[in-house]
Amino acid sequence: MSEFTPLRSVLYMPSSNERALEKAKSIACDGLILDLEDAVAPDAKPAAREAAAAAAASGDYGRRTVTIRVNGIGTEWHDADIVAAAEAGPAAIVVPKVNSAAEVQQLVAAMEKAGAPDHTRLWAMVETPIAILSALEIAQASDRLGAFVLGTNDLVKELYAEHVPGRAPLLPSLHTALLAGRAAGIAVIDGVYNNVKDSEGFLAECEQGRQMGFDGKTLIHPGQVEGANAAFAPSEAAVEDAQGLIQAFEDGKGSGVVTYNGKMVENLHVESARRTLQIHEAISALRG
Ligand SMILES: CC(C)(COP(=O)(O)OP(=O)(O)OC[C@H]1O[C@@H](n2cnc3c(N)ncnc32)[C@H](O)[C@@H]1OP(=O)(O)O)[C@@H](O)C(=O)NCCC(=O)NCCSC(=O)C[C@H](O)C(=O)O
Ligand SMILES: [Mg+2]
Repeated sequence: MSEFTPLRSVLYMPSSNERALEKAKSIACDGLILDLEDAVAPDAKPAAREAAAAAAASGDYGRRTVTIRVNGIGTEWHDADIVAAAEAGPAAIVVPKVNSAAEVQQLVAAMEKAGAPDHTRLWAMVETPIAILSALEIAQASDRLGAFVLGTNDLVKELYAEHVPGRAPLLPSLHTALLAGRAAGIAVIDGVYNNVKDSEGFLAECEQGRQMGFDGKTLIHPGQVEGANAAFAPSEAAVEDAQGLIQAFEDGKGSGVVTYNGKMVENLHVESARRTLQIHEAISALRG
């Protein structure tokens, strides 16, 4: 069995929306973020907290990686959110606007004090200029940290930038978060695409995210799941290419370098091809 957990499609949903919580049990996303932050109005937060904790503890979401996004450090809801989420024991607690290694350590201490089980990781949202500039120290701050989640709406706001096709204003931030996440060996999940009616723009952004190296994309609508699942899975051609490349290298019988389809193949290419096959097998096992 593969140890790789696909995170191609990670769907946010307001925890105050009972219909969405129910619907999510049959949506083919790899992960769910039960939101208590931006998608929930202040008056609805206590009830949403209870609903998110009950959903995460229910076991009703099958193979999906279920997480809870709490309100940020310093808000009036944060402490109670952490306690409720830790007791529910989701796959991860997602914390918005994490800005330093000290905050990661403070969050881990709070999770552990509240009795979070070992399997509950911390996912840090990187969505402010200071978080991007401190990305490596945040990524390396604790073994509990399992992922960076990009918050591209907050980043655009804080940078006084604009949402444009191709995301040129965001690329330095996206690359910095990826570099830090890869250096620390954690997952890195891309930000959301706000226009749920624009499938062409959404698919282009998924393609860009995969090419950059993201593990998957956060989503806001069930209609975005299929596209993200396809974009972040190795294509049939990529799987065939990986198999052929590994075979060609093995046929080279210990030679350090061979060619496959006219291209140079060294051990590092074999490692990438093996990773492609590992991802493909993990995704195939979901269907099986
Ligand atoms: C964006 C939406 C408000 C659109 O909602 P709606 O108009 O109701 O959509 P539809 O009518 O097309 O919905 C069809 C059915 O699908 C269900 N649905 C919709 N969205 C979700 C969802 N996210 N999860 C599960 N189910 C969903 C509807 O209930 C309909 O079901 P049915 O009636 O049975 O047919 C809405 O999609 C929405 O609220 N999306 C999530 C918004 C959210 O969570 N935002 C916060 C996270 S984004 C963010 O903050 C990122 C970061 O911090 C940053 O800075 O970038
Ligand atoms: Mg945000």
